[in-house]
Amino acid sequence: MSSAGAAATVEAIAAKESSQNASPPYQVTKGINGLDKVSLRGARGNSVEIYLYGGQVTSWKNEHGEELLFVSNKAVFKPPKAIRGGIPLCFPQFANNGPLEGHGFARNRFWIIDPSPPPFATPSTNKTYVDLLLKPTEVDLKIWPHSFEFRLRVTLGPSGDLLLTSRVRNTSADGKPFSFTFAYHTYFSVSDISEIRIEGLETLDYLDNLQNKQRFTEQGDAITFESEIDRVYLTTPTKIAILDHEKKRTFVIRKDGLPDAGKMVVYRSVVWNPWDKKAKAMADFGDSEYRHMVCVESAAVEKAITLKPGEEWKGRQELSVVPSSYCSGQLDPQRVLKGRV
Ligand SMILES: O=P(O)(O)OC[C@H]1O[C@H](O)[C@H](O)[C@@H](O)[C@@H]1O
Repeated sequence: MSSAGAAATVEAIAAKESSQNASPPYQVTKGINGLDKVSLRGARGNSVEIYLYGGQVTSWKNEHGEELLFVSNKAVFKPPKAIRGGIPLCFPQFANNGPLEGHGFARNRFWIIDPSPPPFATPSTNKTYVDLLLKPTEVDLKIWPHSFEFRLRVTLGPSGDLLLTSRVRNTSADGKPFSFTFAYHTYFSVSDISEIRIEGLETLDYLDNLQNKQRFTEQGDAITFESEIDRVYLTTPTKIAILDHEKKRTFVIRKDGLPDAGKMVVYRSVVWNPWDKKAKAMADFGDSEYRHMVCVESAAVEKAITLKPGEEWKGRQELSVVPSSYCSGQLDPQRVLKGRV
């Protein structure tokens, strides 16, 4: 081997070692009730917190330290209760559409950090992420008899975007496929529910959970809120915007089954606000907190995803915030929906 070749090899080994020894881009500390919490911090001061309990994002802050997600002041950070707020993961069942507990069990199981997950087909240059893993326990296999690996990568983008990528694999040795439904049950923090509007779902058909899942077509040019809402919008666009003109802020939600997934899934959007009566009926939710939240959930529901042994499904949700001046009439929502502003 030439000396130039030897030097290159040593450099490659050193680079590999240094990358292995480099401290991870996240910190693990104790959160509420001593539960393990992972923190990601961006160069501009943006941050994300994830509880290993539920694999649940519970905080996403912008560079000014403002919280962008809603977590109830009455949230119970104690198993087996799921944490009320942030981004619960509904898996392997959404809502009560099946034999399992509401929204499945992933949101009240302990996930682990996966230091060496299988690589992504398209590696990302962004290194501010953490990989979590959920595998079923013996108890889980009794209530849902399917071996799986659920990998969640939480990434904080350079401009503060929050990207969640899920990879669900059927690891069964029994040769049997399984089917599941899924949602990123995202709770957004808003100034006042009566002041916001959602763009991107107009003219679409939805199933109304408050009216026995009857199918309706959305009228009007945006969704506004003046009472309880619990709807599953069908065949929704990949981008949706929540305009909060009080806060002069627009959330942009992008969602898709990754193109290399081999399994494209039509994502639905679930829109939920419990309003006053249901809020009062929930022990882990303040009576008037419904005014300051809205759930817009990227969901694979109504049509389950089926995986044969060895198959994997990927799906992601990307959240970003753009400043808006909707109240002064300057924001063109179509601009938000068509591209980055
Ligand atoms: O109270 P949870 O089990 O967390 O569910 C909260 C809500 O989740 C979804 O948005 C469903 O569409 C609602 O029907 C449900 O009330």
